[in-house]
Amino acid sequence: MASTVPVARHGRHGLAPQPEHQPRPDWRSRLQAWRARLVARPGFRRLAQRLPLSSSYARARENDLFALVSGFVQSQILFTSLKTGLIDALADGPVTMAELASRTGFPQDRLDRLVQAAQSVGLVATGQDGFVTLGDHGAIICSDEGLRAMINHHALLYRDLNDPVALFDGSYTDTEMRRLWSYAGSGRESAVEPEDAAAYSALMAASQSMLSDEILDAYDFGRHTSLIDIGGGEGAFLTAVAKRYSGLRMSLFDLPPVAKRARDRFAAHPLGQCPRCYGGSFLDDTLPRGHDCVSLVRVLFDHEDAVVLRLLRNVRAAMEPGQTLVIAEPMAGNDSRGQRYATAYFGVYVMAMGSGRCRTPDEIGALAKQAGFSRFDIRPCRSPLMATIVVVFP
Ligand SMILES: C[S@@+](CC[C@H](N)C(=O)[O-])C[C@H]1O[C@@H](n2cnc3c(N)ncnc32)[C@H](O)[C@@H]1O
Repeated sequence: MASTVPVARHGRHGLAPQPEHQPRPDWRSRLQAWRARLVARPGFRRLAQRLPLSSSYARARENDLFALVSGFVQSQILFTSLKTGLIDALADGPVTMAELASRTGFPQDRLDRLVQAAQSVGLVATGQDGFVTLGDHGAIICSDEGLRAMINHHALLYRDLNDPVALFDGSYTDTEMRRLWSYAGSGRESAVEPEDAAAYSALMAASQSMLSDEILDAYDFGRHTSLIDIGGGEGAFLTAVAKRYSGLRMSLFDLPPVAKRARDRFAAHPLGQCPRCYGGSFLDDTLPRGHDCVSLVRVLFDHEDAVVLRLLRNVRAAMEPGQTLVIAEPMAGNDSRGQRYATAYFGVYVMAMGSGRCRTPDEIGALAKQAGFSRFDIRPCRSPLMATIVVVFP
């Protein structure tokens, strides 16, 4: 029988099939559409800006919108302030503009512009005395190695976002992020060479400084006797765990070149008990058994659902009832500003890697149940931007 499915033009992507029976929006969507029509009216916005009860809310939304429109400029001010050494030059206290000019190599008039821009986003502050100091944002960036490493490596992501539509519609796939994350994408993990592992593992280890406290404050690993960190990188998370729980026996599993880096790290900086480091693929190899806690930190979001299911089934096969799997990574959601930032940033980040998805805690729990686990709990961290925890039980 010939199809009578109606078709509609879909932007630059041409014709797209429409469902035979058009679904109807529910009352929430209709209410949101009504709100959108109201907000779109300049007269309504003017009124909201003038009424005492709504004026501060209206102003905040206006600023939010401008931050969205101009966010890319702010990020580039940040990048330049770090790259040129402006932030580092202020690490030890107030500095004159003349000294900054000699430290950054910028001519005075261009330095004036950079300092003005950096001040506008809270990186630096200029005093009445003409000295420049770190602002609050600048002070945090100056002292946090992980944050600095992340900002510096954004140069790759900026280039991948040069044609954002091509990145979103999937026509641009040969990305710089895909080259950095050499295991990302089905079946590429066996091709990871030591130099590839070094590039991404160093970044991961540096950025643990932002994450491990969040996880350790939200989940008590002290209730366990032994922990294996699967996809544990070069061991930065286990190092943080060992500082809090010196009696916990620990092991790490990662691709062979990464496990070797972990072994070298633990040899150079010994912990109370030296973790055992296993090299292999968490998809294909049998995972070590006998740990009452297994962790997956920033691992699942790198992979498509089918790969995550394979991994979780493999983890489940190595676990017994009574043991616990702790999954921690930035997760998607709409409940807080932090969750929304995490959704946008990590969603686009893994898209540029060419593999993975930023999932909600419930999506992760559902995948775990599909992989044979019996139930899961969600434990929020202080900053959802860094991580949310899903605790899973066999
Ligand atoms: C995003 S990094 C996270 C590292 C660490 N958990 C952290 O949070 O710093 C993902 C890790 O998974 C590892 N990995 C990826 N595919 C793997 C595989 N098939 N088998 C074992 N490890 C793998 C990578 O080598 C990498 O160390």
